[in-house]
Amino acid sequence: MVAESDLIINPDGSIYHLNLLPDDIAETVITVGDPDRVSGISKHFDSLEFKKGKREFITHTGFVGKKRITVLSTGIGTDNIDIVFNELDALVNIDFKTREVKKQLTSLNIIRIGTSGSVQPDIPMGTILASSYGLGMDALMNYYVHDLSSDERSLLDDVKTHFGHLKNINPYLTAASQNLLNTVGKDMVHGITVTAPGFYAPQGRQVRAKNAVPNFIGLINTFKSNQNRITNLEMETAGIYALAKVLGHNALSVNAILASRVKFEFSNEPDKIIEKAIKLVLERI
Ligand SMILES: O=P(O)(O)O[C@H]1O[C@H](CO)[C@@H](O)[C@H]1O
Ligand SMILES: O=c1cc[nH]c(=O)[nH]1
Repeated sequence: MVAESDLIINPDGSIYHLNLLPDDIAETVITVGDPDRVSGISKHFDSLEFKKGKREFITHTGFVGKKRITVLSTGIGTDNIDIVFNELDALVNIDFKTREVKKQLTSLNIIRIGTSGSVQPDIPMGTILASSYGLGMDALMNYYVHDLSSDERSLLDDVKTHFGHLKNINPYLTAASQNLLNTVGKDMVHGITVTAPGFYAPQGRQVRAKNAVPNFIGLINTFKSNQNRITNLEMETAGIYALAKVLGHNALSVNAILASRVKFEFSNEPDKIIEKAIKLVLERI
């Protein structure tokens, strides 16, 4: 039985932060960082069942044709992914009356539609990129037991060699759901997405505060392991892939590339690029 202090259920039967009831969640879930992007996706639904929200966690559930879909904002960062993924999983896999794990577990299909910056000169702004792996530079997975496949292990060994001089970072790496990568991510550019614990120095940006890691973009875009290279930077994918795997869900991250970090450019039409990613995902799920 999960303790009342560990799984917090609100007086109305909803889960603590997301404010959702078990029946509110579809088996296909789209996550976005920006709460305003939720309505940018649900406006394409054929019908909307409900809207709920608390803090940065806004949820719309509805239908595209006969397919029930939930869209949910996570806010920024893997600390929020910790909350969203544990609560999404509890909604489908814990019996809220008995507080016991259900005998029959549900695997959700979870697709992130996020924004991101490219670190490769041949991946321009406007690209829609599916993350083949999430490589976390944040600390989230230091707190969870997680296993690696032999592919993930050998790629992570190469990562640790390349980034070994960064003594305070313990990177973690998880593959996308191969099924979602080959369907929703079909024909998109694929690559390793680095998830950073910040937007500025943790992604190699410098405004006034000085960076402790010199030439961070050059360091990450020169990583190579067989056919794999690092393509882009954002702030949630690695946590999503790792916790989805730990909890038995399928995850894919689709990135609207708004910035070219090697050309020092940021898009002046971000909404157009995000809309392209949304339409592609909705056509394919
Ligand atoms: O557009 P979203 O989904 O929020 O994603 C990206 O944008 C935010 C930073 O501006 C971070 O959350 C990053 O991952
Ligand atoms: O460069 C970028 C663009 C969007 N989101 C990020 O986290 N980084």
